[in-house]
Amino acid sequence: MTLLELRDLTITYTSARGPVPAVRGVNLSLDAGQTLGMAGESGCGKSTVAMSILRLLPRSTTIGGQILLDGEDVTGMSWGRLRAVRWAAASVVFQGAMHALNPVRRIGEQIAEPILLHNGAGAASSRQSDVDRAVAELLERVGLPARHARAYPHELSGGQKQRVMIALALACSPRLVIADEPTTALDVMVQAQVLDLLAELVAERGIGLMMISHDLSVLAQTCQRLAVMYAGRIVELGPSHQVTTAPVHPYSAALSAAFPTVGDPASRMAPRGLPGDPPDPADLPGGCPFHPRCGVSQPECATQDLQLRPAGPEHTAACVHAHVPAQEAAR
Ligand SMILES: Nc1ncnc2c1ncn2[C@@H]1O[C@H](COP(=O)(O)OP(=O)(O)OP(=O)(O)O)[C@@H](O)[C@H]1O
Repeated sequence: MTLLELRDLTITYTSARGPVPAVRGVNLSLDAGQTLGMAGESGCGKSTVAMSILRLLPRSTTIGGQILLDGEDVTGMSWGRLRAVRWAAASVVFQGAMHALNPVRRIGEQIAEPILLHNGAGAASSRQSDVDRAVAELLERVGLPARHARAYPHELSGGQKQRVMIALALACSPRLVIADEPTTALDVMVQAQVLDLLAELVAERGIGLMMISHDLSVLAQTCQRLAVMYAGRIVELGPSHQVTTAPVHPYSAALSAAFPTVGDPASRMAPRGLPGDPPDPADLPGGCPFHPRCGVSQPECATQDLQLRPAGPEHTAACVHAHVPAQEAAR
């Protein structure tokens, strides 16, 4: 069942230097129990897409297209309806958990807050003992002892705080969880534990998980499908394994080549960087926005900006070279 569908999503920020078209025609869908990764360099629009789903963008931002959450268009929702949808239908695990928790409130109070907000403070299920039990169960589910409910954020490690953020995101049993760089600040061992936990929760609760990361290896490990973004567009979308090991778009290939593969001594020794920087969304080059950095660009790439087109089973890419083998395109 389709949980989330983005239809021709465009997002334009208003800034002092003029409009910033950060997202330009994104189409995506995510089913219950599925995991979708969003990859791409800094500034390509990943967080903007994620924040738009719960309308967490500045009010001056213009959103075009549709964001269907369980069939209901978020872009037209009243603020009252949005408040009901946040936490209960969809929630976000933000990057940098250590900064997101309130330092002067106990962990348990912070997890209880959305539960009380959504049950209504007067409801029977909002009795203190029931809320305390719900908080304890959530903490235990994310691998923390229930006694941590009485702790303050500074008493926990980074990994423990990120588990608290996941407990918070699950507090109202949402069907969609958006995790924006959930493991960026963690060491690799803790990172693996947090990723395993997210995967378990998807399997156990049938949650739809959208995960955003710079790190392709993290996404490949956790997500069934992968969307690679460049300059506000999806340039490749397909099964994670294929997008990371046999990418079709030269940008995905370059991104993949930039990450050393654990267990492959050759790639570990020589990860390849991608020269140049992503373009300014307010000043995109004509044609395919990747063409100035692309090792296999053709004259027509300077004038044509292609839409996604089939590149294999359930696999699409926006490139004239959709047939070029990945390794060749990355050279
Ligand atoms: N409030 C804002 N006003 C104007 N421009 C913005 C605003 N927020 C983001 N942008 C611009 O929109 C573009 C997309 O930003 P976004 O944060 O979505 O990218 P990202 O891929 O998530 O990057 P990162 O991985 O660094 O978080 C960037 O060029 C950014 O500078």
